[in-house]
This record gives sequence, structure tokens and C-alpha cells, in this order.
Amino acid sequence: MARNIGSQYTTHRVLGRGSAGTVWLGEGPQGPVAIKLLREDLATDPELAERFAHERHALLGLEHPHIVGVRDLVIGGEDGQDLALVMDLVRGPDLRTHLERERRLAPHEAVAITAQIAAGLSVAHAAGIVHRDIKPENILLEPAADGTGTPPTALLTDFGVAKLIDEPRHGGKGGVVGTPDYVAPEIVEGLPPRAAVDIYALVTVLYELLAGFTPFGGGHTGAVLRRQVTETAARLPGVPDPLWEVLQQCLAKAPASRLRAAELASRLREILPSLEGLPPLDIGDPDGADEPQEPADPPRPAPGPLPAAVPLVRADIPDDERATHTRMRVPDAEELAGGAHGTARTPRAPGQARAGSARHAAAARRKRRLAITVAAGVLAVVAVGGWLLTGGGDDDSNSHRPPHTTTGEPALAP
Ligand SMILES: Nc1ncnc2c1ncn2[C@@H]1O[C@H](COP(=O)(O)OP(=O)(O)OP(=O)(O)O)[C@@H](O)[C@H]1O
Repeated sequence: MARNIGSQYTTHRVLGRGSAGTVWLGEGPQGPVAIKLLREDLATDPELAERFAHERHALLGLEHPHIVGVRDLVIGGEDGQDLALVMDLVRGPDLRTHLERERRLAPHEAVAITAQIAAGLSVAHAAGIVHRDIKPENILLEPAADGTGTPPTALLTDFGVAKLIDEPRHGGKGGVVGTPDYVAPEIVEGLPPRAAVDIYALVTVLYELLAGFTPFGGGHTGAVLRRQVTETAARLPGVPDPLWEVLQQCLAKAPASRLRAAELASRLREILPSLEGLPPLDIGDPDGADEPQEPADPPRPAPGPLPAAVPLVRADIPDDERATHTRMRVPDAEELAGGAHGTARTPRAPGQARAGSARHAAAARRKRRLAITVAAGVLAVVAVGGWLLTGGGDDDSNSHRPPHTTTGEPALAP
């Protein structure tokens, strides 16, 4: 049933649901729009409403061909309890859906999409806005209007939403929203999110588009976060050297070593012509369906000695209780040892999706779709810092030990 949002908009049908709310196909004075209606508990949070109003100018001002435009912010609405973002309507699927269908993208397509999003990011970063939750679900694909087979245009959505819903009443100060597979190591360490976190997340997406799985995904949240801090991404066989250099550089543990968004866009555009006609990487099916044997994972660096302490991990919370901020707990001995819920990618039953793969991500997304809080307070710093300082991550990947200092970048609005 149609519902009025503010005085100018009407919702018609649900386009999709995310952790922060529901996205509706709607109608406004200028025609069809997408309306993201925030969850009731968020919408009734007075602090959030205030932040919403405060961000209005920045969000409405962000215009770029590769960013989904925010046209309006509605505060109040019919029963006085709505918080809604009115956005340009994108008619195509999100990148997660596309990737699930394709399993892996040809390098040219993967790099073209990433270059477009990097270009959009460069404008946002220049305006002092960090996205903070880049992942395939937040990249939408607008089909070409001419229907001639021109590739779709990639657009980044959910700009500013992570920031808006961060630090709500139940999470306390210092909480950071992110999605574990894409969270930069400095966030795990409790540093404030700067532009480089978006670069890390975007290049993680690029890796996933090429490989069908993320570089550090699989297992429980704590294991993923720990890998983000300590492991080095395994080289994907068949990736041309110049592209691999970009991937490596942007997955660097030290934020200052990563490319800036504009540099990333131009490096990827330079590489693009050389990728023309290359098929998707032949590295084994990420879901195991056409894999003759285990393991199809690219080789991982050998794990070092077990750490004395690891970053805090998410407690088991029923889906319906998930919130923007997630309770954290210290992992138990079994988890530390990489057991059933441990850090290693465990053998799969036939047909079971591999952790970190697109199909697994889809299943996991249904279970833990919500952006989680990565512990950013004293506990996380102590846990990770203590672990690293005590030599817990003392393996190959230690050469990438993240610094505990700031990056020297301009302090983009966190
Ligand atoms: N501007 C838009 N036009 C068309 N569809 C959209 C638009 N924005 C979001 N959607 C669709 O709505 C769905 C939910 O989006 P939403 O941003 O709320 O959640 P998400 O990003 O998938 O997950 P989360 O918020 O938990 O990170 C997505 O499947 C997306 O495809």
C-alpha cells in the first residue's frame, strides 16, 4: 500500500532491505525515486535525527556520475517518526547480485567498475566525506539507456549512511561501522576512518570480483578481522603484473602506502586497454561446484605462532537482534586454535559454499548482513596492539605490521 513520506514522496514497493532500513521504490515531484526509510529504532533516535539534519548539506551536495545522488532527506514524515533518504533510482542490480550470477568477472569488467567507483570516491574524499562501508552491495549497476549492450554504469550508494548510524546510543563513543571482509586494518586497531579505508575496501571488492572471494574472508568475524591486520593477500594466478601491483599497494596495511582515489582511478584506467578480451581468472570455482578437489583457495601465507591475544570477536547474536553495534567478546581457545569456528578456512562438505566466496557471502549476508561495529576503543587497541607487540603476528605478514600512528593525510570528516 502506498505510504506518504513527508509532504512530497510516496512509497510503492520494497526494492530491498539492508541493515539500516528498507529501500522503497517511490515517487516524488520529479518522478520515480528510491527512498531509504531507516529502521524505526534508528529513526526514533533523537541524536540520529540531529546528525541527519547536520549532514544534510554534505549529502545533498555530493554529485558525480558514479555516485547515487541523494535528492532529499526527510525528517518527521506522516507520523513524525520517519527518517528517509530520497535517492536517484537505479534500475539495475547491485554488484553482489551480478557477481553471484557471474561468479567471477572478466578482468576488464572488474577493473572498469572499480575505476568508475574510484573516480566517484575521489570527489567525495575531496569534499571531506569518507564512505566507510564500500562493498558490492553498495555498488549499483545502471543499465545503458540505449539497450545496445553498452556496459552498465557503476554507482556507489549509501554515502554517509555509515557515518549517520555510527555511534548511536547503544554503542557509545568510538564505535566504527564496517563489514568485516572489507574493513581496513587500521579500523580494527581503533584508528579513525580516513579516506584510505575506502581505498582498502574498494580494492578488496576488486579482488573479489576477480577471484570470486575476498582476500581475508571466511570463518567468524574475529578471524576475518585478525587476518585483515596480519595476513598478506595471496597473489591471484593470471592477474597481470601492473594490476597486481595496484591490488597489493591498495591492500597495504599502512594506510599511507595506499593510492589516493584519483590515483587509483587513473592507474586502473591506464591498465584497462591491456585487459581487453581476457577471460575471468581460472583459479577454480569459488563454490566448489566445478572443483575437482580441495583446495581451490590460492595459497595463504603460512600462519605464524598463535597470538597471545587477538582482536575482539563478535558474540553470537541472533539475526533479529543484530544492531549497528555488535557485542564483542574475546575468542575462546578453540577459536584461537582455528577450530570449528576458528580462523582457518575449514574443509567443506560437497556443495557447501566456501567461506569468503560469493555464494558463501550471500548466505552469510543473510545471517550477518548488518554492518558491524569493529571494536574501536581501548579494548581493541590493547588486544591488537598487545598481540602485535608481543610478537603474536610474528610471521611473514609481520612486514606489513600496521603503524600505530596517523597517516599524515588530511583529516577527512570521520
Ligand atoms: N538508489 C537505489 N536505487 C535502486 N535500488 C536501490 C537503491 N539503493 C539501494 N537499493 C537496493 O536496495 C537494497 C537494500 O539496500 P541497502 O543500502 O538498504 O542495504 P545493503 O547495502 O544491501 O545492506 P546494508 O545496509 O546492510 O549494508 C539493495 O539490494 C539495493 O540493491
